[in-house]
Amino acid sequence: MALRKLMHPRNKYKKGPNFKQLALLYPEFRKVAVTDLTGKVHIDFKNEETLRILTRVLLKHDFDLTVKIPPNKLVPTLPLRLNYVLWIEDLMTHASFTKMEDVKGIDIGTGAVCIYPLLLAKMYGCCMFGTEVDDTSIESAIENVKNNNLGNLIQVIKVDKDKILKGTIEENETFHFIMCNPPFFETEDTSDKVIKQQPPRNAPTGSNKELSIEGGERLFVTKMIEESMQISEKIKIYSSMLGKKNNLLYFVKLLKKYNINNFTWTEFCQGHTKRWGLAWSFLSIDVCDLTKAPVIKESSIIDKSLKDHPPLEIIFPMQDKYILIDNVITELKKIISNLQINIKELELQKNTLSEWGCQLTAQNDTWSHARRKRRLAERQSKDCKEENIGSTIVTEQINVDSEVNTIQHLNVKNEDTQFVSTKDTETSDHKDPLLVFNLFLSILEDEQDPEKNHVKICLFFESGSGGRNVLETLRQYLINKLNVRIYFQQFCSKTNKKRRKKFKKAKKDPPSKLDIRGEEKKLNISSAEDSADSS
Ligand SMILES: C[S@@+](CC[C@H](N)C(=O)[O-])C[C@H]1O[C@@H](n2cnc3c(N)ncnc32)[C@H](O)[C@@H]1O
Repeated sequence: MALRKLMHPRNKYKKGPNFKQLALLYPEFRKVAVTDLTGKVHIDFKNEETLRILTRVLLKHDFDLTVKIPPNKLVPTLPLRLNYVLWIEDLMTHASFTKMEDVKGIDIGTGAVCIYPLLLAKMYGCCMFGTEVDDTSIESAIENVKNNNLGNLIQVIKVDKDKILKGTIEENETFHFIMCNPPFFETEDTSDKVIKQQPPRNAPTGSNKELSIEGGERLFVTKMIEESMQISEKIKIYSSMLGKKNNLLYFVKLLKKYNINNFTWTEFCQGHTKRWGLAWSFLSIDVCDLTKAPVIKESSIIDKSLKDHPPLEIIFPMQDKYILIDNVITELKKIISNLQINIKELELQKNTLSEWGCQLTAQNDTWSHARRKRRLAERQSKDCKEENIGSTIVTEQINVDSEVNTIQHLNVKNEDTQFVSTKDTETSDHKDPLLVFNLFLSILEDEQDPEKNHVKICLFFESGSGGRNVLETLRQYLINKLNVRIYFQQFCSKTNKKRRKKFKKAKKDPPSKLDIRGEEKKLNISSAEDSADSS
């Protein structure tokens, strides 16, 4: 799922770079850009050299920074780096220690590009220290600082690999913040993991040495927290990026265990990847209350519903009559109003993925057995008409289009109105409505090919006497009315095929007890990391 919309509001890559413009302006980018028949410019994200050129060109174009990214070194993806930098700016503004140009910060593990110090110095004029353990990275980082004439603002320091903060800060020095993109992976299983955990659409970049460390990010950040307790207020705000959601939960617990309660966290969303940012402080909350600091992505109504119960989904391609999202909204509104379901449009927060959302309240089940009800009503209507020719005329007004069994018997001759109670209509005797649910509409973007974009409708059960099953029947009805059953069936057969394959395999090689425990563990981890990207 494209997470671009959830990027920091000031992130200039929220809209995506203009490849056409870059190809026109930069010959080195032109070499790796491909123009398709429609004139659209694409690049191959799976090619490491292309990613290197893209980052270099964007740094030049958008920040006037000239950098060298040595081969085999991590190519920093700018949308993510910018999300973190903008969050640091938010924290600094929230704490209002001083103006941004007077802010002093440290970047732990600055890497060969020295990306964070370069951005912070260039964008705000911050004074930055970048620490690093790897000699070749230090050499390259120093060169990048020099080539951009930022030596007056940035210092690259070699540190001991066993220490993170200790020894970095002089006795009488203080800093406003610390940031860090720690090595994520454990040393033993890097080769495999580094490859597997890269974003599936992007080429893997960076060496094992840069990306892995004994104990992985969990041990690295634990050390950072423990060392921070020793120097406490010398640094006003400590922060680190995290690559796994379950590590975020782990560190929140650890901070609480150490009685560090002044902390905050955010999500960094970009492209197809998610990361997390954690910040903590030893300052009293009167001086700086991080718990009230701005975050890029707040827990929205969707998050809450997702946590409570997974939604029921309808997914179909954005094509033909659904090529525009507005057409989907119009069609949905038409169906809903014909079902006599009360609709209240929701004002969505800016940082949600949804294009449109509404809360719906159904008093009665007006959709089940709709065809049967319509035929019955038609038959009744015909019979009545035949029986009543020349005498009392009973007309049945049938809302055929809506397939709603609302039969109003109007006695035209007599003033007496006959109401025929319709057996099939489940008129609710309850005070409570039958069903209250939220509907959210979003686009699943295909970054490479917009023609492969899909519409996703999520239905979240809220309340109602009919329970969750009634929402499932309504979903089926919507699938039929939207005429997208074919995609739904395709989707189901794919998942069933996978399930059957898994089942066959399980039957063939029954797992040992050990395997089962391993699988359980794996499942727990993946559910905790549910939205963690695989990179
Ligand atoms: C994931 S890379 C991040 C590089 C860069 N900051 C970025 O975001 O692109 C982690 C870096 O931390 C460095 N590193 C590992 N242990 C360190 C330590 N104890 N102190 C400082 N840097 C360390 C590695 O050499 C590597 O360059």
